[in-house]
Amino acid sequence: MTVEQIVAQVTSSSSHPNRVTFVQLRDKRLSREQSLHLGKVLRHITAQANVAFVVNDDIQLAALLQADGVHLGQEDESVSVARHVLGNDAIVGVSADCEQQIDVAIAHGADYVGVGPVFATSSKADAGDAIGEYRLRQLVEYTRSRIPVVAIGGIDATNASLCKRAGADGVAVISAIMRNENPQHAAYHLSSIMNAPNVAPLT
Ligand SMILES: Cc1ncc(COP(=O)(O)OP(=O)(O)O)c(N)n1
Ligand SMILES: Cc1nc(C(=O)O)sc1CCOP(=O)(O)O
Ligand SMILES: [Mg+2]
Repeated sequence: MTVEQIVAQVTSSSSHPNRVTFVQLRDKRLSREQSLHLGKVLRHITAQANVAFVVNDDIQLAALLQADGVHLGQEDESVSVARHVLGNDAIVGVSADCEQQIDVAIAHGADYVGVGPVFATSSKADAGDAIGEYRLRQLVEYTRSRIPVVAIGGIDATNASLCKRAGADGVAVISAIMRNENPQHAAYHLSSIMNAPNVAPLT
């Protein structure tokens, strides 16, 4: 299955309570031309499905694609540049792996923080050591609902509930969906775990 087919599947059926709510374009192997081509297709699919579409790292590409926003790491451009280029309504996410980075992201007007890697991942070589669900819980508690916390890194159907119990507002996944033989089922399963009511908090 192609990336385009997977994204079409996991965003389809607007009435489904457990479809994905966010798609991020992130493929560091692609040339700019390839990213632009894929991005145009994903922008079209997500717009039809009314699902948020953000671009990783590249603010100019996000602008070109009329994406809903951009995700910025600590080594990427700043939130203020993103706001300048994309406007105040754009979704701007920032990676943060400690309290200070969370405070800075909030002070600079980030819309959410991506926190990880929660578990070991093979999708990002420079992700660093897994922080685990208890450190995730600490960072969620530190954030105190000022902005949503999205957990990332090594998350799949076997451990997503730990992220939910740690208080994460959402999970971002690559391999659990993109490498699953049934991506739509994988996405629905993960979403159903995150949408489950009354889950006991981690103690
Ligand atoms: C939701 C989300 N959280 C974190 C990241 C990682 O961003 P970054 O630290 O810039 O690393 P790269 O993805 O650029 O390798 C993310 N992309 N999305
Ligand atoms: C893109 C990314 N960022 C991370 C971080 O910790 O900031 S971990 C990661 C890779 C997530 O892929 P998978 O779901 O396959 O583990
Ligand atoms: Mg980045």
